[in-house]
Amino acid sequence: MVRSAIDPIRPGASLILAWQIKQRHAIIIGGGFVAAGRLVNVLEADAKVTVICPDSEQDPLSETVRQHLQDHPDTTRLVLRSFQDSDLTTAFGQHKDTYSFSTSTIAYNQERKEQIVTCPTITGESSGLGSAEPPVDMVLSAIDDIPLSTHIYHLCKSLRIPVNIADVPPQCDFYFCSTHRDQSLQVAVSTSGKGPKLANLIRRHIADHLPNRVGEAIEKVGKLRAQLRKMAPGPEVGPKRMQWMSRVCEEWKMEELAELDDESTKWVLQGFKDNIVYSLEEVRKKIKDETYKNIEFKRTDAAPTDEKNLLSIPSSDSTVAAGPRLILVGAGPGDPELLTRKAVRLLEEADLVISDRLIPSEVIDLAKGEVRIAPKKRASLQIELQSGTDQNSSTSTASDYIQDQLNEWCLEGLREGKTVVRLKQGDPFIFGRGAEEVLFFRDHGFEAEVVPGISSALSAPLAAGVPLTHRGSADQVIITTAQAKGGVLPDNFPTYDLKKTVVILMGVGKAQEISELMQSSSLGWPSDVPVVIVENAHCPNERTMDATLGTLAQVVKESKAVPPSVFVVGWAGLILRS
Ligand SMILES: C[C@@]1(CC(=O)O)C2=NC(=C\c3[nH]c(c(CCC(=O)O)c3CC(=O)O)Cc3[nH]c(c(CC(=O)O)c3CCC(=O)O)/C=C3\N/C(=C\2)[C@@H](CCC(=O)O)[C@]3(C)CC(=O)O)/[C@H]1CCC(=O)O
Ligand SMILES: NC(=O)c1ccc[n+]([C@@H]2O[C@H](COP(=O)([O-])OP(=O)(O)OC[C@H]3O[C@@H](n4cnc5c(N)ncnc54)[C@H](O)[C@@H]3O)[C@@H](O)[C@H]2O)c1
Repeated sequence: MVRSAIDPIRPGASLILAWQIKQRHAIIIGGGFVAAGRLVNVLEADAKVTVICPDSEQDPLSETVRQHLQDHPDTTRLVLRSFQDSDLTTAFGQHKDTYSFSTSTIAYNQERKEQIVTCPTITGESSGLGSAEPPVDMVLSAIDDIPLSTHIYHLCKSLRIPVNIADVPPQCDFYFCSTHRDQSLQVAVSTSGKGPKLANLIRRHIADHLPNRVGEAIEKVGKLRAQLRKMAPGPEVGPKRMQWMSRVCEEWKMEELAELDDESTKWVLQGFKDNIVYSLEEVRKKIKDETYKNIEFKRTDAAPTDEKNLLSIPSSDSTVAAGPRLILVGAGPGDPELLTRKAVRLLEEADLVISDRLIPSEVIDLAKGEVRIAPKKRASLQIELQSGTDQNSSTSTASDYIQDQLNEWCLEGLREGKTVVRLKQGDPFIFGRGAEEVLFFRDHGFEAEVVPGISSALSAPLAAGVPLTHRGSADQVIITTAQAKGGVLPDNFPTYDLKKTVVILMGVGKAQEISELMQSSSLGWPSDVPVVIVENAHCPNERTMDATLGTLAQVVKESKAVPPSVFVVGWAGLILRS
């Protein structure tokens, strides 16, 4: 007979398995150093545990064992006496109050009196071997008494309970491995008893060479697999499911898998439906496309998107090219001297300047061509104004209407071949809806250029003498709007940190809400943290008011603060102003 080439059997190994001892009962005999290690092992595997060991002056119960038991009163119990044979035929957890690690036991123990927590002996059908649910699933002996260890070993053999007698390999049904753990990942190293210390060193070596974030990657893959099984549960798709899952694991890097969140998982799973494994890059693109698909652009008429309207203008301009050309220009906080030189030049050279309403005339006056200024919010639109005229609020139908009008004007100019400057307060890309505009015009065949401006988020605090950062006492700045999509406070408002400075834009109408939210237990800001209110920063009518988180709403009310105002929250407010 012709034998095919198969791998030869190499005897002499241990059978390494991952024992599912969750909710099952392990008995640990002994309460010393080794017992403490065993206890950690079985508790991490979610077992129920009984520790049996006396506690005496000469031989006290290990403090580590005591603490672990105390921390797990529902899954552990302590029997404070020497081992008895009947301990291997007793039930666990049926009368939780009696057997859990109770305070009275500890009190007794502290007086060094022998306390026996009695256990009911299971008799008849349910005792030991032969019962439907054996009361003891594993015995770990960690005592310094060799004859007793041997006795325990034989007892376990007769009851067919798997047993490990520490230090006596011939009396072990299983050995412990040296293990590395990272969430659900466990790496077990065995030398089959030949060199425990070497097992330890090898395990460390392996742990040091594992890919980054491997534990997280495994958690994410676990979730992905569960969702996949839900999506395609049938056994008939089993092979396709497994093949696809294997490919995902092979094609995605460990760090990429670790990055998976609900949104990207959704798109990875879409790959299963499409019979493909999308890369992380493809998934990101799909998320992006989906996000921008949902941004509504109201077109007032059919926009020409034919070839001749598609521009290819270098983004860094040394000379103004002939139009059509659209430049989003940041106008800074309002002071004409805080404009960039590029902004000034573009204002002078543009055929058409389209400006936000709040930009002061000193800036707009620099324009030499035609100027159109955003229309006022009209009462006839039945606009629900939030709190004055905060710019860029995403809720009000008014700002959408104005935005549409401004966009339409830009398109008009572009179609006439003009160089159009769209002048925006502050910086176009910091709460300026600049990216939305770039996408809008891209959709209409025009690629906008963008020129930065000084955002009031950065300049208003400076105007009020608040350094946003200061070595040693302010090392982080968070800029947030108070008007997230839907006109509400963002759901990720910053948590308290002594060295964090928070700049809040568009907050005037929400002073009370901001103050309450920041002081709530989930964010944890103390009520006496300084808040500096800067109104019309860098404009002739600039005003600065001092408050604390506790008094913010009151100060805003009493000083009749109006938009545009910036709140600067944090201890940095005290550095130069006190
Ligand atoms: C993995 C680990 C798990 C754990 O016990 O928690 C474990 N021993 C560890 C450490 C360790 N143990 C010892 C030393 C001193 C240095 C040395 O001897 O090397 C060190 C090193 C240290 O402490 O750093 C002494 C020792 N161990 C055994 C004997 C008896 C004998 O060999 O006859 C003697 C006395 C020898 C003597 O008297 O000379 C026997 C066993 N020890 C085992 C496991 C099983 C085989 C595992 C395997 O080889 O794969 C086995 C057979 C039974 C069992 O216990 O399950 C743990 C690593 C934890 C970690 O990774 O941090
Ligand atoms: N496998 C290993 O890696 C390894 C490493 C070190 C030690 N050991 C061996 O493991 C055993 C325990 O080591 P240790 O350092 O924990 O010792 P230890 O002296 O700290 O602990 C022994 C514990 O056993 C308890 N005990 C003694 N007689 C008992 C009885 N009749 N019933 C219940 N409990 C009893 C004692 O109260 C004590 O809590 C020793 O035999 C030691 O040589 C094994």
